[in-house]
Amino acid sequence: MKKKLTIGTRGSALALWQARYVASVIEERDPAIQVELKIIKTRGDKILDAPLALIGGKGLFTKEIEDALLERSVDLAVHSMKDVPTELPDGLRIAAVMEREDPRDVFISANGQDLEKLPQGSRIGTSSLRRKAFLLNRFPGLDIISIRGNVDTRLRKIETEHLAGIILAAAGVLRLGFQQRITSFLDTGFMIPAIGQGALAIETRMNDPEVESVVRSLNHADTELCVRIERAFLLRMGGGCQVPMAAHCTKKDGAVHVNAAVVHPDGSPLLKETFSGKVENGSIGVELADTLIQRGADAILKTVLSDDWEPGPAMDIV
Ligand SMILES: NCc1[nH]cc(CCC(=O)O)c1CC(=O)O
Repeated sequence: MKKKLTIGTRGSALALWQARYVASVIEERDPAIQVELKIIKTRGDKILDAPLALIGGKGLFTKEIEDALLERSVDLAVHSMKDVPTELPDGLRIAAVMEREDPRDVFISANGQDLEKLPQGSRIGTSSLRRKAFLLNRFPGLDIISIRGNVDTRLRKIETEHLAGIILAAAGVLRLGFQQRITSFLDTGFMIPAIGQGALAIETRMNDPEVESVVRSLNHADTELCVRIERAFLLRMGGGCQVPMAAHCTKKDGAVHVNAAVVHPDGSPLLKETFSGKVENGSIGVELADTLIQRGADAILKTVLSDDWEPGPAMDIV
């Protein structure tokens, strides 16, 4: 009899790809283990059309799967790290972070036009406040349209919503095999990726040594450190607020390089900090957040939260 492990996952094409990938790596490393998937609907899956800001709440794509972990109906959960709140329920932990896929965002154009050459007023679809703010900072004339849905739904919306193009995470597009649709990869100095973008989180119960020993071998140390720095930044900035922010870390030759920014949702002002050096924990993320707050990030936050500012269609922050 093989030992059985059950992965809890959402049912979207991307979530299933990610869960099957983790299952295959586990089974490949230990043929005595058989991995099954259990599909769990989250609140984020049930309300696919409403703006996320109206649905609200932390753990929109993770809560029900975490409940299943705590009830022991699954042994591990696979999430897009980007969707995992900074604070986890008691009794659960991120046991492993897998090697990051390309963390960049991509532009997918309706007819192959360059993002740089789009006429004023061109309609670009994204439901991410971060993508909207960085786009408007560089291309103030664009008309940003809020679109939601899974990757394939959003690709379809280019035609149905008469868009000049959309912005998506490269990771989702590449994993689902849509690379031929990509017009360009956006430079991470201009479009700083979302915290955790492209990385997979494997969540387990605390004090579950059997599962932990299997899962821990999937951890990628450099990605884990980078994600720790990015999430320390997010936590310090106040994770759930409706202010576009971004942090992206890379590690090379023993040193990390971090880009972090807070942007007004209308594109300006944009406050950015960078760091390069050797670090062993996430505290540089906290320091970058503190520097941005000192430089006025909290003023951006206040404008956005004041009654005078009209947010327009509600957006996701990621
Ligand atoms: N919020 C949805 C979501 N969560 C993770 C990804 C992409 C994969 C990843 O970043 O790991 C996406 C789609 C997107 O932003 O285009």
